[in-house]
Amino acid sequence: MNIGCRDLTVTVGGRVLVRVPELDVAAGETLAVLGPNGSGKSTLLRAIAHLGSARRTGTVLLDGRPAGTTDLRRAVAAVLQRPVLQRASVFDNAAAGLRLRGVSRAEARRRAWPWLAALGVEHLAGRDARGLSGGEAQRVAIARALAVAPGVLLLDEPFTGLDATTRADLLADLRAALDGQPAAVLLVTHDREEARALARRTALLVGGELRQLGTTDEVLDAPADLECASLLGFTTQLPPAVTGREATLIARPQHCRPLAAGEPAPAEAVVVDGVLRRVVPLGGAIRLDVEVPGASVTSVTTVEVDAAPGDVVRIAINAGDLRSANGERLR
Ligand SMILES: Nc1ncnc2c1ncn2[C@@H]1O[C@H](COP(=O)(O)OP(=O)(O)OP(=O)(O)O)[C@@H](O)[C@H]1O
Repeated sequence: MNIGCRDLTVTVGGRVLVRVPELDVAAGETLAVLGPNGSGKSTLLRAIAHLGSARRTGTVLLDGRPAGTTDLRRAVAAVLQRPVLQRASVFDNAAAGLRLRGVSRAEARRRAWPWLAALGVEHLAGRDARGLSGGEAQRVAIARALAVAPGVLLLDEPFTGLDATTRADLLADLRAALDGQPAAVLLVTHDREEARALARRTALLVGGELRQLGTTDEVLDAPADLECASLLGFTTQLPPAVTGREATLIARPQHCRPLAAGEPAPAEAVVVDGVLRRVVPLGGAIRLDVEVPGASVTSVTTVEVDAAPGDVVRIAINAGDLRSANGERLR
């Protein structure tokens, strides 16, 4: 099933929280809605599902036709940041979405079982769901959502609060579970790596507005303007006055490498001189904040740095790791 919206706005107390002229997710596609905290991601997701009490205008489309709340209840399954599970066994929780849709208990359990297995929690089937860890509970919530074979699956920051290993495992299992699914999937996340791992296309939401929409690689690697660039992790921004180039150049911190004393500038690299202001050990890497008048320069490096705050350092960025800004447009 395809889902989309046209001229969708959400307003609370006269303040527009989200304004999206057009957004479509095809059957079998995962679209990430990426944005910083408070950019309106959850509000957009809820508005698309007709959830919540905020004032909405505009149209939600299912398979190209305007959909009402009842159509959306039937078509949509959602997994929210903190899973809400019933006081019942894991098995019955996984079957709960099907039960709500009128499926008998035995049939609901039969259909839910493969999803408990796919999410790696079948061994917990007999347990009381309220005693589960956060990661286990999230797996059960995802199994519950997938068991109904939804036309549309909404995932709102499903990895929130999970430790790094649990998150990586769940990410891989979710990826496998979604492969070949006919559902249109909308994934809300503030994490670029989650978007890269799960979504072929990404929409960047800033201040309730869609600022970029394209393949995930395009959006993450070619920001539309300097504000998007900052939000997407291009923390080094070098205006023409600093480099002598025509456009502002941007780079990610891991591509900004401090040169050792006397080390020649690599061919085709842009090199800037600045005063080292701060050195922050990150455990395995070091972050360097470098003051270059009129520019911002941050380096995250694994090479040994023998400079101290106050020293002049030279930062090299390979040409292939730079993006350029023509006015506000980057390419
Ligand atoms: N019911 C509401 N009443 C008033 N303001 C609201 C309401 N719901 C959301 N907001 C505001 O709308 C903005 C967007 O909130 P939303 O939760 O959609 O952002 P988000 O991008 O999902 O953020 P996060 O990543 O922190 O979860 C925030 O400024 C929030 O305070």
